[in-house]
Amino acid sequence: MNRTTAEEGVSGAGNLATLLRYIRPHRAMLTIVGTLTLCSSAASLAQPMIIEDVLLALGADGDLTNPLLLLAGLLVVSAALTGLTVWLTSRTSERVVLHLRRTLIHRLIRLRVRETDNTPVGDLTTRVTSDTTVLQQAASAGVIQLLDGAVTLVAACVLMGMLDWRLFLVSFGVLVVVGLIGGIVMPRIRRASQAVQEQIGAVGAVLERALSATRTVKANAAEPVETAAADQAARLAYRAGLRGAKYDAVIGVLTGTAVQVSFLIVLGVGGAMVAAGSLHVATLIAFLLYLFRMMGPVAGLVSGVSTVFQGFGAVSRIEQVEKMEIEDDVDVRIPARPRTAPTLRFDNVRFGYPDRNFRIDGVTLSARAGERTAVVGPSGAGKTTLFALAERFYQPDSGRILLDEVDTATLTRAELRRRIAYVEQDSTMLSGSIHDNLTYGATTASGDEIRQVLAATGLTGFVDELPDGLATEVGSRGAMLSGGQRQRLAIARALLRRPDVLLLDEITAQLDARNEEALRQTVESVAKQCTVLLIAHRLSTVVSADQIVVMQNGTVRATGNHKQLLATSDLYRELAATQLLTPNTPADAGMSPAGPSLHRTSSAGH
Ligand SMILES: Nc1ncnc2c1ncn2[C@@H]1O[C@H](COP(=O)(O)OP(=O)(O)OP(=O)(O)O)[C@@H](O)[C@H]1O
Repeated sequence: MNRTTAEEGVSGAGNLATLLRYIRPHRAMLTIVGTLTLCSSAASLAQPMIIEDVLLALGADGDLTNPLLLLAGLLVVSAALTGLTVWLTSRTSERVVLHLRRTLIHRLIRLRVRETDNTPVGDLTTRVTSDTTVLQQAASAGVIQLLDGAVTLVAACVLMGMLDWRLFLVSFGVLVVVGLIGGIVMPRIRRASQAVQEQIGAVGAVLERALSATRTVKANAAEPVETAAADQAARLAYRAGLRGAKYDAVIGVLTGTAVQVSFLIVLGVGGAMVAAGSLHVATLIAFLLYLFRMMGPVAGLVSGVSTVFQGFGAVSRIEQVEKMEIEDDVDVRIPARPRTAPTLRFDNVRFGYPDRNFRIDGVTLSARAGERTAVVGPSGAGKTTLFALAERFYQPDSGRILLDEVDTATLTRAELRRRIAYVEQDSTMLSGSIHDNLTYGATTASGDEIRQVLAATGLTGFVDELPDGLATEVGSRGAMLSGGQRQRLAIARALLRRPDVLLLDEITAQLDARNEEALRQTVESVAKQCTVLLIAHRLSTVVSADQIVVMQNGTVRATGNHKQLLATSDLYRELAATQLLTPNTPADAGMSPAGPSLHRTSSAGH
């Protein structure tokens, strides 16, 4: 189970404080709603008093016109005020949820990489969709019922006390019983609701996993496994939902019964008092009407509290997102500046992933200005981690990463990532057109610039042949492209941003010999304008690099050019030799452009 779902939800009081925090910006409107509710309740509660007048007037043969007109007026006013209150409360709750959704969206898109490493994306998504919907229920229906119920109840109590305090004391016992039951059941409703939301999150996580890897699922005939996992979560959500419904039903029945019992007791006690002459029958009828009228608000109050407690379950999950760390410096506007080719230097950098033994252990290396530096090493050596640190996806535990001797920790991420472009190992395309993908990070790129990068990455022919050219859709995650096309588009996208430093993680992995050679030449020419660091997979790329850094187990084992390393580094020699460099093949001349792979089958790995 992931960290956040495993966390025990915070207390109801904490949830209430959070809910109030969400609502606080709308307090002016809520005050208006509260006042209207008060007026509507007053208009409704005054009716039994008028009815008492009507009854007294009937008994005394008095004039009925005024009380009847007043009664009709109160009915109309109370109905109109109720309608207005419902509309205003719903509008306010929509606004609360809109604000909350926007805040969550803003945060989720800026979450730190290590947060998304740990939490299933599908689960995070449901916090914006499903959890906020539950919260909306709590902030609209729940709050209306709560407000309405509480105001009506208090007012009814006051009026009943004014009518006859003895009968009121009898009825008050009922409220105490209802309160006690509520105190026991409500936290259970909150826990059940949170469990429902967590399981819905789990369904989202399973579906996200399965749908983002449909081909893997199908190729491994894993449909039953994925279906079973989602089914299981759906069943658990169902069971938790039933648990919540059971508590809801229990409290509903008990509340209704308690009010009815008190009705009967008041009828009996009041009847005896009327018989004894200590109570007028009209007062008893008015009192019973209040009691009868109280049933609705009490039921509403209980159901409102229950809805709000269900909302607390969602509040807990939304709060978890609020506590996750985000990158808060990615929205800074970066002024345009001329492109430079800086030196990128790692100075004694140390870093470890949480709960992993692997460590980047004091890496010092310098990718010199305007040169191509290749990083090689066995699988798991830490090459990609080094790039992730340069992009500040993770923060080094110690040491510095410098751009022309400026510590990158002093730059905002916005500036850092504008200057350092990164092409991932498994280049991701986003659904949309080729043009959308190309201009993703460079929306102002001109047609000429686009044509240039397409030519540089050998994509001109491919794009020209497409019926819709640049407007062609690439499909979900670029599914309608080949692996090599995806990779070249990712490089073109990076080039369009005109970076100072270009990080390329195994970019030739999926290319054929001809395309690899073309791309190598492109990188060579790009390196004249910017500093290129590439994780190399093919020996042909490594051989021509200005500098080669050999990594193993999170440390730099050797640095030099191909010839130097062949002469000085056992590990490099081993890497090269195990990558099809036969003893008869000259190390620096015998590689085919499609060349051998430097690390995939290395025995030098862990
Ligand atoms: N996000 C992560 N969280 C925890 N551990 C990670 C994470 N990413 C990588 N690792 C671990 O860090 C180590 C180094 O991984 P890294 O991807 O940097 O190696 P690499 O040299 O690029 O390997 P390859 O050539 O196979 O891509 C590995 O043991 C890996 O399991």
